[in-house]
Amino acid sequence: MLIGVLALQGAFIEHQKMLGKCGIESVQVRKPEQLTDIAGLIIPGGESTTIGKLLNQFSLFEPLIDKAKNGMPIFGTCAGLIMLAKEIKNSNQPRLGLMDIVAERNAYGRQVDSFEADLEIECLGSQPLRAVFIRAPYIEEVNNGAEVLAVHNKKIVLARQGRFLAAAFHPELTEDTRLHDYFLNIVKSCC
Ligand SMILES: NC(=O)CC[C@H](N)C(=O)O
Repeated sequence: MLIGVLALQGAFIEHQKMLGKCGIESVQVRKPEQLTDIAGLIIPGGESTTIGKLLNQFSLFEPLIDKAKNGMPIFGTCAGLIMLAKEIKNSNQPRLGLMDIVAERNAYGRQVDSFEADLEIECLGSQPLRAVFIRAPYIEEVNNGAEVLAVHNKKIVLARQGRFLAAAFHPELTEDTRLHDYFLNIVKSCC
């Protein structure tokens, strides 16, 4: 099973390392034809307006949406969450719009307001997950088929809609592979 990591900007190397720890082969995705061979895709954190611009420049926008609509699972972290959202508060920036969630960018303030927190995530077991939030968004609202998987200080920070998973934090920056494994199980169930 080959997993793609969108490698236009942001923390893609760290996701690849994490996938390696999970025993999974990965490829950096920069070209539409690279979407053919992958079973799932991770969209890393970074800067969502930049990622949106680069998706256009690299002619990846439409092929990616097509592939996702045809069944490819996607895991978006931080800026990747914003890319997955149908609605982004106070912004008309380009997005994939695959999840019925409303994202609020930079919701915790500026870069200096980055923080770590222990999250209770039922689907990962009883041990809390250490989460790193860097200029993070949160999910203001989930609609229709989207479900909330984790909340921090009353704000939604992890959500799933079928094969799409969105985290407001950076799961690739700790040693804990459980959330990547959770995504890989979604991919396996779609293969
Ligand atoms: N760490 C991140 O991915 C930050 C996201 C960034 N603040 C944005 O709005 O796109």
